[in-house]
Amino acid sequence: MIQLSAVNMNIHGNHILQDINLSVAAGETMVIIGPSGSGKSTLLRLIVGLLKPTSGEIWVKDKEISRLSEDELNQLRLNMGMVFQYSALFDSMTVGENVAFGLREHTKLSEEEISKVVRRKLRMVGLFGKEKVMPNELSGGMKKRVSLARAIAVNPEIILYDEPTAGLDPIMSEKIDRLISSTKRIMGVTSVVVTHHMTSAFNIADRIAMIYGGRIIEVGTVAEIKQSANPVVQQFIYGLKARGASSKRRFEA
Ligand SMILES: Nc1ncnc2c1ncn2[C@@H]1O[C@H](COP(=O)(O)OP(=O)(O)OP(=O)(O)O)[C@@H](O)[C@H]1O
Repeated sequence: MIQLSAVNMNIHGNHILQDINLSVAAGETMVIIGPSGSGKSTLLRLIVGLLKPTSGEIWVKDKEISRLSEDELNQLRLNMGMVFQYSALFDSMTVGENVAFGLREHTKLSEEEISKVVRRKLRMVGLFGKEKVMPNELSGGMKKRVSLARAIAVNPEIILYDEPTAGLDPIMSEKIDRLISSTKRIMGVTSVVVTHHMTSAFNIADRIAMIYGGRIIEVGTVAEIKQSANPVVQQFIYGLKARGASSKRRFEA
């Protein structure tokens, strides 16, 4: 569904991403982990075509996206939902209008049909009946759920999540994790999730790719990543005291 081949990204002479090779199968949830500044968001922006790679190819479905015109990219983006780090809701619109936004922009559905979809998607994310509420009346976790409802409103085949649990308490984070998993199960979507939270990564991933210094240093299932022989991976997932038997494991915290 998504394939990056020998992708390099230089910005102002800095090698932000180097020789990235990664494929995400249809229906798979690929979680991208890595320290701050390692290039995770840049990778997501390349996949949606907001950035063009310096070299290499990025295939989404059957299209190499760096060669597409803006119109063709917009067409492809109809198949992609984005859940941004800070929810990115329109503050002057109600929850219902936010969720309906893509449907009004990109489909010819009647207002009645749009209302039905909005109601259904809000029910999916546990916010049934909240259409008339304004975003500033919602908690951070609720905003993320609205953002997810908006992303899935157009029935995308691919959903990209940038730090979906950032700033949330552990209980709300777990709710969001469950939603990401149920969205995958119910809609069969292909997901790419950037996260710092190892608990989330282990909860939702089919596979995890770790980026370090602009390179992918490990890709594998949750079990494979946990058992990685790479000390950088071990240190990242288990914290600084990775080697001690009594080490405090970040994902158990
Ligand atoms: N437009 C830009 N111009 C210059 N440098 C950039 C630009 N975008 C990203 N970078 C640099 O690229 C590197 C990777 O940034 P990116 O945002 O992809 O990292 P990240 O892993 O998502 O970080 P975080 O976890 O903190 O969000 C950083 O060093 C950043 O400063």
